[in-house]
Amino acid sequence: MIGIKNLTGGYGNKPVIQNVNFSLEKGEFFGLLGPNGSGKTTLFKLITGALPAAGGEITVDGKPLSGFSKLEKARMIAVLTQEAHVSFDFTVEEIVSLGRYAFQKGLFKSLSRQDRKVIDDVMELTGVTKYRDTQFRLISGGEKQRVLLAKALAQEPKIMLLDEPTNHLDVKHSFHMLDLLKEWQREYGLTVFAILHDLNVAALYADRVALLHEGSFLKTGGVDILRDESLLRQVYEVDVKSQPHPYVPKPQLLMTPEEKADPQKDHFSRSYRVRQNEGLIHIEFNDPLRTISNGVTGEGIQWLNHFCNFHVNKNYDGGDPVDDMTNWMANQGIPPEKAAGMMTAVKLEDMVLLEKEYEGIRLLAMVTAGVGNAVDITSEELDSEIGKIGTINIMVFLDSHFTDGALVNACLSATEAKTKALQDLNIKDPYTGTIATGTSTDSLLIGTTQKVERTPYAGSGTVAGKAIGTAVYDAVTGAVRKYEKRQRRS
Ligand SMILES: Nc1ncnc2c1ncn2[C@@H]1O[C@H](COP(=O)(O)OP(=O)(O)OP(=O)(O)O)[C@@H](O)[C@H]1O
Repeated sequence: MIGIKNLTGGYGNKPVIQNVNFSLEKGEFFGLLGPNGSGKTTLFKLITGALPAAGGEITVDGKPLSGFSKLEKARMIAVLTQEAHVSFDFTVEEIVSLGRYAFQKGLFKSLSRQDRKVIDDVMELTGVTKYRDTQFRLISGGEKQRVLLAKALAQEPKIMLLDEPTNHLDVKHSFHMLDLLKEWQREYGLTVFAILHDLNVAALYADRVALLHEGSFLKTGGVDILRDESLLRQVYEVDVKSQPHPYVPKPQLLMTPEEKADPQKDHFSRSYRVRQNEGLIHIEFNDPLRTISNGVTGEGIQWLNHFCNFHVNKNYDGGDPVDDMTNWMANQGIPPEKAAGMMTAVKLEDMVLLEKEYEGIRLLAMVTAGVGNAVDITSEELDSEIGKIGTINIMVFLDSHFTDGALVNACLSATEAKTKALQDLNIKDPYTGTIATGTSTDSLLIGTTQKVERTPYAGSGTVAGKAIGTAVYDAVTGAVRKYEKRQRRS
């Protein structure tokens, strides 16, 4: 739709933008990214015509942009810039009405019924109707930005050029504006070209992005180019970590502050405290641990300090376990947002707590085990009658530094060790009569201090994996034996 060929230009003799080539396809959202001073605004001004180009060509649908009249351009392209100089005392409604200028007909141009409808609609969409009679100069920066968006939308443009559109806007209004642009993109095939400062916003909203570096495009492509951490480091000169968004298949970027060694690092065994009573095992670490878990609360990958294993009655109905557990934590003075929680009907005094060192890796393992719900996961038969006491809750804390992959590896290692323990103890699935691989409601948590050298592996071929495997095997074996002893007594 828009073709940019060898575009060159700047201020005075020195071209800031040099030989930029790209095309904007109809209906796409194109994000222009780059650090301060890379030339984004200059390129924007060359495209909008605010700055004359020293060389190159801009075409719309194959025709040179210079060949279109001012009115033709206004019916096609709307521009939202940073420099919103409004010198007169216009009201908000009058500003928005200016967007209809290109559509007004006749000698004495006046607003038609259709114009008025569009103006009302776009003011409603951008949430500025309540300021319609207020003077533009009297509203806030963010409100002005929304009014200018309304004016741009009132043009019913095919192409929207925006220079940092969410500048001045709070989180709600930023997302509202971007969602609105996305909706017009989908509904009316609007083509959007926007300078974006926030890489995460660009990753979520743009279809394609270009990274401008010293006046030239260093890379253009889908937002997946933002997964390239070394490229971003080269352009922005900061340490960036690319992470997947948890709900949208898009990358999100995290900035890492310069790391300083912690001179007062606790020895591992002095870095935690364990509190235990009939209702709760509470392990508290001085500093947050990187954790992976499937617990009732604190699930997924997190940074947490508090680790809880709550005792529940075997008839606990589990109506809203997350809510219940959050309340139990709060009642115990444990901040739920920093805590992971599991629950078990097993007597907590039968816990096995084991601190060990394996080949220089210090770890702490906590296991409570009941095997009344033992299940052989490899059998196709599914016993729906579950409800007896029987859960194996495992927590393993290590003085290690694991990547996310190593955390997954650690889960494998712990699970393999648990299953081997059940096999050696001859624990059977009562439904199938075969050796159980676990119980139906097992929980696992791995936590690492992340204060030593980073490792990407924690499987059975590694020291970390062996540390986890041997500790979990011993702790599960000990806990199941205590459980069986209690069962025999009762
Ligand atoms: N009016 C001007 N006259 C002369 N040089 C200018 C002018 N405006 C910008 N420049 C220079 O052009 C270069 C690119 O500036 P530009 O404003 O295009 O960068 P930008 O990528 O938009 O930066 P920012 O992220 O800070 O807005 C800079 O070196 C800047 O100093």
